[in-house]
Amino acid sequence: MITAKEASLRNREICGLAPIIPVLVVDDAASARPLAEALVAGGLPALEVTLRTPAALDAIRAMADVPGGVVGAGTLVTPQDVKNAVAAGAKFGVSPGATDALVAACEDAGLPLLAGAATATEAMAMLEKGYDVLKFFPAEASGGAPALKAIGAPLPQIHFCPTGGVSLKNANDYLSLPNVLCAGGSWVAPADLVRDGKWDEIETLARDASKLER
Ligand SMILES: O=C(O)C(=O)C[C@H](O)[C@H](O)COP(=O)(O)O
Repeated sequence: MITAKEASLRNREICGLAPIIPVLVVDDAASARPLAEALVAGGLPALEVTLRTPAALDAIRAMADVPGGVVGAGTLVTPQDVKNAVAAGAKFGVSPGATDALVAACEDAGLPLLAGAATATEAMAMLEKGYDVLKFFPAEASGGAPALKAIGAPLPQIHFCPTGGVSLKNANDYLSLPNVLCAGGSWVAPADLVRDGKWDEIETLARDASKLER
């Protein structure tokens, strides 16, 4: 079990680890460990493995004991996803949205949930449940940093990890907002570099991202 309050505190800690949480789509579980090692070495310890590929759960298993890393599962949609993620060793969960069933499943399983919200009403619904750290998704398509800034005016008590269309170019627009703790993005682990095992290049991308100010 984990309460909403405990989950929010844990999310705050995870979002505090680095300015960027890499959002990872892993096609081959064999690449998971060196990928995680490169990102952690580059200064990005919190990693989100999306449950969008058949290899995702094995990837989480392979990453779970990388020293210094904190591995979570993304794209949580169903209670079964939550069970699978916890069994694989995920330490936090991320979802594009939030449903009552998903929130309850994460609380029952003791998994801190970084739930997605794109509107004031969605954010307020999660706040009513006790969650004051949320993912802003899809960030760019939902109006980007200006939209998140506008949501923060009446709801400054809710903090966000914007994800979806965030890049090295626009990350600062988000990270400079008072209601942003960190951002999520896939650009630090491009599919071609992962496929070709270019771990040094991924470490460099991670290091650049880790130096973003917030
Ligand atoms: O499936 C999830 O749970 C997600 O977290 C979705 C991701 O946030 C975005 O797909 C990342 O977007 P890009 O950085 O623009 O590639």
